Amino acid sequence: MLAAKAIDGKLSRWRSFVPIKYFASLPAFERPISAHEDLTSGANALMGSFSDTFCGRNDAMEAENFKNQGVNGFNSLVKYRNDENIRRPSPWNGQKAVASSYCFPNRVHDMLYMPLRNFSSQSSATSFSDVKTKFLGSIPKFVKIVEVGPRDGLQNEKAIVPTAVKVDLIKMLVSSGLSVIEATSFVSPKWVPQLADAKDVLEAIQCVQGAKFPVLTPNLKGFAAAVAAGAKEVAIFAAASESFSRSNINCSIKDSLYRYREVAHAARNSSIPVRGYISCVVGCPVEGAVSPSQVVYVAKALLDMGCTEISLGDTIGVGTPGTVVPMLEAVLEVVPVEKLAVHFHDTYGQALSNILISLQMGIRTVDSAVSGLGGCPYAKGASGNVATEDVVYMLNGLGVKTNVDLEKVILAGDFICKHLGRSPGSKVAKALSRIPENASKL
Ligand SMILES: CC(C)(COP(=O)([O-])OP(=O)([O-])OC[C@H]1O[C@@H](n2cnc3c(N)ncnc32)[C@H](O)[C@@H]1OP(=O)([O-])[O-])[C@@H](O)C(=O)NCCC(=O)NCCSC(=O)C[C@@](C)(O)CC(=O)[O-]
Repeated sequence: MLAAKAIDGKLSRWRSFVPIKYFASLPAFERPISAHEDLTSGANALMGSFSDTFCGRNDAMEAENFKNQGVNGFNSLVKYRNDENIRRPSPWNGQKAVASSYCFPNRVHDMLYMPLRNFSSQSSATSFSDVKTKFLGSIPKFVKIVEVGPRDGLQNEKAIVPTAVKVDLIKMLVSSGLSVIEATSFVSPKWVPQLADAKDVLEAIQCVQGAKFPVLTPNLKGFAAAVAAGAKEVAIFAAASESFSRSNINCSIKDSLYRYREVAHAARNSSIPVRGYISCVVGCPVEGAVSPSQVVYVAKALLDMGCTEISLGDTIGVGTPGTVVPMLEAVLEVVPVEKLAVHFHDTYGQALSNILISLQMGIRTVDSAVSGLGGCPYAKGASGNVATEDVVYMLNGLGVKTNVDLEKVILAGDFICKHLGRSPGSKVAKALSRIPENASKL
């Protein structure tokens, strides 16, 4: 809690250099909102909320009627909208709509004075596609999801998950179409006893086709053990924060980079690709805010030692687009976008917005963990990773291809959560479990 407060305090100074390019359309931070702007934002919010349900001349007339009835009319308007939502099939996936709580502007009277066109179908296909291009045009058509559940997800569990369960989980994740699944870590079993069976897990999945199974290797000892067990890809993990480096891998950033250079060199000699992680890219549980220049320093070092991909980790999940964008802008100066991945934990519920803005900046690889499992044993207060189900759901909604079958990931999440004795950590899995089977057209 203390750490979070400190971070929040320090982050405010970054706002001044948050690039306007990505935030120009947001309301100003402290400027008072004028009556006109308030009205306009009310109109836009309502237009967004109603555009899929209020379409056609009759709707426009209904809206006009409600508008003329004053404040009571507003309540009737909302009721009408909800009734219509229930009565009419939703355009979304052909699934029957349920009455949902749309987000209305705070000052409800504003809606009664909105131009009538906001209730009609005048937002034609062409204008929609303009809007889509403006806000979503830079999003890639395909996103690679790196599933980190079996490693990042299980490394922090109190109970040690049996090897057979880990192997079954990995197999279920492969069958969902996930093409990269981080299987385990060849770290010290004294430090991370949850993954002490790394050798057995990796050996058990050698015959599984259809996915790559990178593993974490903190030093040459781990690298040698991983290769002996059949690893064909490895990952090294540095930190942008000095304190976190010491608590996570028991050495300074400088020493860790020295160790990782050895691992990268050995990997190159065996033609094994190396992914490089950077932890604490926006905030550290000990030091608070982490500056983009610290991340750039480590990113450049990892790139220079030959990492084929660099994953930027918000280890304790404190980032918002306000801090993620300047960090990414700085890293993009030294690392080509196609080599970058983002790795968000969802402690403050910011992961999906951080992923969205990262995609808008051209990132094409996203890490996530089935059912939102995870956390780092050496990052106090860190909660789970963003849930793979939630990421896939958002990407499906954006029309971005992932080749991942959402239903199958949900089944995998269900499987591991049952084993851990808890309910699914994915919002999508929770929501869909409440919808009767025959109503879901997943
Ligand atoms: C790095 C070390 C090994 C240094 O650990 P150390 O204690 O400083 O190392 P050491 O060289 O002094 O060795 C101590 C003992 O560990 C053994 N040892 C040494 N290396 C290995 C190895 N590879 N495999 C197995 N055993 C090993 C070594 O042989 C020796 O055994 P002893 O002689 O006492 O019996 C230790 O600190 C460690 O294992 N740390 C791992 C911590 C970890 O896994 N953290 C979580 C992953 S990072 C993360 O979650 C962040 C990320 C990537 O997800 C991104 C994000 O979320 O943002």
